[in-house]
Amino acid sequence: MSLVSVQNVSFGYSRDRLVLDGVSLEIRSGASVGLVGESGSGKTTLLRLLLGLTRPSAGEIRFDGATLDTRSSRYMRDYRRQVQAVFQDPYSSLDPRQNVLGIVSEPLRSLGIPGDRPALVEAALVSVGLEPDILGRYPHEFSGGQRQRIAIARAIVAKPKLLLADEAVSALDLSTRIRIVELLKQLAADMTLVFVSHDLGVVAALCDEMVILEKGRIVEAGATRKMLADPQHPYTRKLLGSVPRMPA
Ligand SMILES: Nc1ncnc2c1ncn2[C@@H]1O[C@H](COP(=O)(O)OP(=O)(O)OP(=O)(O)O)[C@@H](O)[C@H]1O
Repeated sequence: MSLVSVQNVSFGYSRDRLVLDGVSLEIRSGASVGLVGESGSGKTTLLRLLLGLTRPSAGEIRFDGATLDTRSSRYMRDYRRQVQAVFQDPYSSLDPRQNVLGIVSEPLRSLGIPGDRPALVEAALVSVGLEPDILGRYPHEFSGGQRQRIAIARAIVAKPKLLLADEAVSALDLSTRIRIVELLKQLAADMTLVFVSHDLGVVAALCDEMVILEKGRIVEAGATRKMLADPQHPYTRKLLGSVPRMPA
């Protein structure tokens, strides 16, 4: 069954230009889906719609069988528990004035989730490969990769069903990028992942399915393996042609 159903969604920041044009997409529960396209193709905009930060100009997004109702604060509170995000820049995404406990427990506080917060935060830190004894430390004491792990811990602490990652490894150096991709792959075994990237190589390593966006339209979607072996659309072939050959 689909966890997310994007049905004929269009969106424009201004009236005269659509940034997303008739996008339809089904995301199965448990899938890891890579959303790929060149800069400006509308990937982040689609993610903002999936997060409920913006409303479609036309069409509908359904989550777990119900319409994503951004107008209802009660609905959105529950939605935020189920859908969390990780962004590109691990330096600007963490509040420098808060320690790790404050940062990672933020969703638990803002969503009013009961329980032993330090214990839940420690469990989240362990699941992203960090030591549980860093609760009192501050972001400036960590490397970029460690900060991204802290951001991922914050995203998973409330046990969401869907994790949205927007260029979440692009700002990291190569070896750190590989380790964070491995971590996301591990986490994707227990949740649904939508991973936005312009980097087909990373998407191929991480995602079983790919969706290719060109100028706000989906030009091709399907199993990663199949699309890498036999891309149907010229734009997919162009994107594939611009990355170094990947081992089979
Ligand atoms: N807040 C905004 N106001 C007006 N136009 C915007 C806004 N945000 C994005 N756009 C425009 O919408 C289009 C799609 O942008 P979007 O950020 O969704 O693309 P993207 O595929 O994520 O690109 P990138 O890989 O560079 O992040 C672009 O033409 C962009 O200039």
